[in-house]
Amino acid sequence: MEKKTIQVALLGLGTVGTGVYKVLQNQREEMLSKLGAEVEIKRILVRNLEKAAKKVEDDSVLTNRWEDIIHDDAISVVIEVMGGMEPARTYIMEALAAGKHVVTANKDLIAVDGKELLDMAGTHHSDLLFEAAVAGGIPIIRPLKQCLAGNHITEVMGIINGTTNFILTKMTEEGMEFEEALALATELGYAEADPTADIEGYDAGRKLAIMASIAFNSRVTFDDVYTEGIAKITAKDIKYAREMGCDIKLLGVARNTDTGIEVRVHPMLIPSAHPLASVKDAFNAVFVHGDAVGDTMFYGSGAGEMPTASAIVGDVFDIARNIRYQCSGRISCTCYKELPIKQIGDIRSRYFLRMQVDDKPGVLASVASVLANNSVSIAQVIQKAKSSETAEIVVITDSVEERHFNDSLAIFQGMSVIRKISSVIRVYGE
Ligand SMILES: NC(=O)C1=CN([C@@H]2O[C@H](COP(=O)(O)OP(=O)(O)OC[C@H]3O[C@@H](n4cnc5c(N)ncnc54)[C@H](OP(=O)(O)O)[C@@H]3O)[C@@H](O)[C@H]2O)C=CC1
Ligand SMILES: N[C@@H](CC=O)C(=O)O
Ligand code: NA
Repeated sequence: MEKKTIQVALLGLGTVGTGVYKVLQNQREEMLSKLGAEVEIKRILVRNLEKAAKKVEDDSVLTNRWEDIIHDDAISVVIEVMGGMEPARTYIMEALAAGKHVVTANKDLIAVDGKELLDMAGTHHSDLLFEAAVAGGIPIIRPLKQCLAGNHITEVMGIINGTTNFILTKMTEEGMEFEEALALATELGYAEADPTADIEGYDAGRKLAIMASIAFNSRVTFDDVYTEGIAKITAKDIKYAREMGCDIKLLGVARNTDTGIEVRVHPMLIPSAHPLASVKDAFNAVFVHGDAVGDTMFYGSGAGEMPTASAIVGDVFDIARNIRYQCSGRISCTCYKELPIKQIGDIRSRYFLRMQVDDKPGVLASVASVLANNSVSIAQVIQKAKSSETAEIVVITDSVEERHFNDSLAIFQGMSVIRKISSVIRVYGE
């Protein structure tokens, strides 16, 4: 077989960059048979040459100058694993404009500027692939864009942040404190450079925006996604959820409805028997419902060095094949609709509401009356711990539009018999 070498540049040599370097090394022997070409890392862009030299066999590939990559015509693929908006955005735009192909794991960027980047790729017949940007090693972008293209997809839902799932698992199963579990997730390479993005649901929101855009063929950006993180979830909430046969998970939910697209990330009580409840640690799972295929579920490692590198190298190999068969740029932006996005207040949910109230006659009745006056129907009320003066009550509501539920909360906040609203968590199901 004629030997063709495809030279690539790696931008960043952190957790994912190091993984990509290792996976390409592990694949070295088989590449030619697999692809009809060999993929060779010609350059690696780093900030600190000395630190990076310890991670590579031959430090002559290292550079701290972008010019060494963008002006090198022999480099046909740029793999961006630095993260952040800039200079990643500029480098990707320049690489695409120069006719290079790009692979990125950068959900921050794709969730905001995906259209501009894909348009640039389209103009230059280049490939811009980002399988690693959503759910790490789990194949989900390619299935949505290609394998499921014969469907009208109505729902994409799942656990799409490894760090928060890891933290919730450790809190639930090992009684670990939030801070300790976060430190462990960071040490294992799951968390973002700034873990606020994980904890507050922004990382999952970015991934959901990317998936919804592809699934519903209509651009959804990060700003469109309602996000709520796990910082307020307490050990007590988890304990009560368990007593009710539920687990608490951070879920991303995207639905294409007759009245618009719903896109939201928030903690949710789900029955422990639900398949998503068995998704533990840094694993992710994504449900997709299409009119032809029905239900599908994608499960695997959503974060970490090697799983994420697996997705990136898959993209690089795809590009290598396209180069070899001269068919680059086949699949670019697939957003050909402009669907409206629903406001969170118009979305229906069930709720778990935990409050500290005065322990005296009539309080429960007044709580029930506020809810009823705001069209919130009660599914279950449980009186929990009781001290000399206060009682803790937990209310589970039926499904109601969020704005009606929020109207009730506003009234509760002004009622002297309600000492504190401790938790509000959405509950799975209609
Ligand atoms: N970790 C994971 O599990 C996953 C990460 N991702 C995404 O992959 C990307 C990389 O993440 P990760 O590897 O974890 O992050 P790291 O922080 O571990 O690595 C980023 C690397 O890029 C380098 N870098 C940053 N800016 C520049 C620059 N201007 N020039 C040269 N090098 C630069 C950093 O250098 P320095 O060491 O000097 O700071 C660091 O080595 C992010 O977009 C992230 O969201 C996606 C899926 C999973
Ligand atoms: N920080 C992310 C990493 C992958 O995207 C996560 O925890 O899932
Ligand atoms: Na993926």
